[in-house]
Amino acid sequence: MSGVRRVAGTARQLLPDLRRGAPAHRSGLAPVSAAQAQAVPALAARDVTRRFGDREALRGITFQAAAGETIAIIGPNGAGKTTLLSILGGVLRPTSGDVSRDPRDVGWVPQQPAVYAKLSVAENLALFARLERVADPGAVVARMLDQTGLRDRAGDELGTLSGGNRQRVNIAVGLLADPDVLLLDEPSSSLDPRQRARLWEFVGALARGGTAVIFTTHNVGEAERYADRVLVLADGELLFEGTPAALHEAVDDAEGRRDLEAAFVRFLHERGH
Ligand SMILES: Nc1ncnc2c1ncn2[C@@H]1O[C@H](COP(=O)(O)OP(=O)(O)OP(=O)(O)O)[C@@H](O)[C@H]1O
Repeated sequence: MSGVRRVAGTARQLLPDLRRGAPAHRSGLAPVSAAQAQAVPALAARDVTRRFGDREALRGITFQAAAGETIAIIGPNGAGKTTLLSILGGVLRPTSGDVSRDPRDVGWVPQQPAVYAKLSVAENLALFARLERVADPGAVVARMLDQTGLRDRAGDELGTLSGGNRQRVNIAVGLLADPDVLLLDEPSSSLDPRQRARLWEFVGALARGGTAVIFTTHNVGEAERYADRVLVLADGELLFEGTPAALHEAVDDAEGRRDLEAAFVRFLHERGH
């Protein structure tokens, strides 16, 4: 699904029409009480479908993410994971259904981001801060360098950084507008185990700070370790939503109860995938 991925890094800036729309939960309603605010999800997808010609890439996807929650979307190749993330991030329009958040409140870290290898870390952040039209780009870049631990690499060309540090810059770009929700498309796929551990440490700290994090992965073990809940997508359908422990329980198989990858494969097999 490289088409979406290729444009994804810049598409949030190129789709002002999508970004102007008022989020559903803010549209002219009276202010909510503290108790009601607790109940308002950080993001809700309602009956989202997406067609590409005759192909139904997503069928009636409904789920919610709470503030501070980490959700992993897992599923076979072509299941619709990137399509769903692109819709949540406002990069792609759904054919029907809706997403509760304005894309301006949602940070998007595509698998192939549009950062520039020949620019320095700080120059990349400053460029995207201006594209995001943040109020004080200089202050935001300084905050992101501190938050990502990249201050001492600020002047280095991006192309000279390790994969792990490049991924930090990608995430920093997604966080420039201080979003309540962060979307990460296969964030660890090109990282070695040590860099993966650092990435998840960083993401964990964001979630503890209240950011809702939704990521896709083919690494089921990672979903088990780092996600509060997993969504299993296959052929555009949401087949399962629950904790990793509940996915173990969902299969009637001893190996599946020990190993989440085995449970996942068994689960898909039992449902004809
Ligand atoms: N721009 C497009 N035009 C036509 N078909 C598309 C387009 N984007 C996605 N699709 C199709 O939609 C379906 C879902 O694709 P998507 O990339 O979202 O799956 P995925 O779960 O992210 O896959 P992978 O794990 O391989 O990255 C696939 O059948 C794909 O071929």
